Amino acid sequence: MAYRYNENTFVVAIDHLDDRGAGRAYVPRENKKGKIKRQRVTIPYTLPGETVEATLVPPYRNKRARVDKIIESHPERIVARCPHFERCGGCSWQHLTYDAQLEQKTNQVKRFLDEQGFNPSLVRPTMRANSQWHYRNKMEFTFGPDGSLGLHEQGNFRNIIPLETCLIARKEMVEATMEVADWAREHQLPGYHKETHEGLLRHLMVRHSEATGEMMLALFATESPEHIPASTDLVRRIEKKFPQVKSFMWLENSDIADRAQAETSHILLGRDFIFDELAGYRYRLWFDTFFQTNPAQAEKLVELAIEMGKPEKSEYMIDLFCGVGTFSLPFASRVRELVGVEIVETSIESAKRNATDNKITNTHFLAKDARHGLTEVINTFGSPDLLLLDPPRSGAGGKVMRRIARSKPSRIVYVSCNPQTFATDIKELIPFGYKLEKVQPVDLFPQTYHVELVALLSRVNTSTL
Ligand SMILES: C[S@@+](CC[C@H](N)C(=O)[O-])C[C@H]1O[C@@H](n2cnc3c(N)ncnc32)[C@H](O)[C@@H]1O
Repeated sequence: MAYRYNENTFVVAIDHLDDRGAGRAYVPRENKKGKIKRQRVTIPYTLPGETVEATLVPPYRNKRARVDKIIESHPERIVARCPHFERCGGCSWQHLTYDAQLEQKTNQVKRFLDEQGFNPSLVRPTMRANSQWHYRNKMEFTFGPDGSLGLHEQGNFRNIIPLETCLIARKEMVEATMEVADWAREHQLPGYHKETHEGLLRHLMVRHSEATGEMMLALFATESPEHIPASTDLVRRIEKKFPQVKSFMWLENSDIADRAQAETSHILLGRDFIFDELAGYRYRLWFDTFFQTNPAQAEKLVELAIEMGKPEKSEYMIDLFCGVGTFSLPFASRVRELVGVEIVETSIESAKRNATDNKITNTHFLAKDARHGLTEVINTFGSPDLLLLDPPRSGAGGKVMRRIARSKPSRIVYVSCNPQTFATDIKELIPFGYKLEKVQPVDLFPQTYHVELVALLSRVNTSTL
């Protein structure tokens, strides 16, 4: 039963979770003509079936509310572990048991497929992660104008919450971050101010390899370390306390855009990359290289993709959106020839080097956007027997999907980190005679609403187009 105390405060039952894992409710509201309408309101950190008292927060046009009181709670609600919960916004499902998180993720994938006319019963239960905490191998933290180092505040992005802990990052990454934070505080170094564009320290990226134990630190600052005498103390501290740091970079960035990018790079310690391994293959990772952030679960993704795609030694395949070759290398060992396409040139350089390092000689890599790259590859190498794609969250888009379909691979393996764009993308394949065979969600991001999946589509109607 939903009712309003006044214009902004109401009691309401949560209907479902929205695309970002927040509670959605419908609150009655009288319009100017005196008619009662249902107003859709987002109430973060609530769960379906709960009854809550909530108050709308400004700006009111966003129709977002905060919970004042939980009147009836979800049976799977638990107390969140992290002191930053609700402020940092990173792990917005910590208040839900792990089993219930998995169930919600499976339902999310089913819902998006159902909306596009696919049979939701094709979706298998989400594969659980053995490590539900401290699984992330890469984190990026930001300096506030006062020099404190931490996380952006949810809903107030300019505010930085000084880091006390992070329960999804590897512990040694948090310890190294705290060391950098202590150094900045002790030397009273100013953080970058986004409005005045003054200050020195901007971001800290920390990366860790579970397989090799190597760590990378990348500090983004507006000036060269040569102008900052305190930088020698930082190097000394990191060298002494974190011998596993095999790459410590100081990256100059004076651009007003708030991105972790570099104009000039300086190696403070070691080399400019670290080694990592996944599914038995070795990779070099630079500070800007995309690499799977949950290595244990990413191995499952690779295994699943191979199991579904069933690559054969006689076949030629395309890996679209190939990155540094996470799927390319294991697949290349199982096919005659593989071509990878990826828009970021440094990732393609890295993919080539990774293939060489792993003694793989049947790959070609092309630095091009997926649409044009695919045409070029098909013109050069012909139509593939098998195609794998792993696009960013925005999906591949209709043009790329239709181009894939016209190249007529007998199987398409789609790896997705966004079930919504996945469902709209694969719909494009249906008129070309493809059938959705299997969908396996995998939990790469425990404590968050994000879900990854691997799916198989087969060309069953060869008479079409
Ligand atoms: C989800 S990542 C997957 C990378 C790789 N498969 C892996 O697992 O490491 C998506 C990749 O698509 C690339 N990308 C983004 N937009 C692209 C485009 N329009 N054309 C080609 N590649 C693109 C990104 O640089 C990124 O490497």
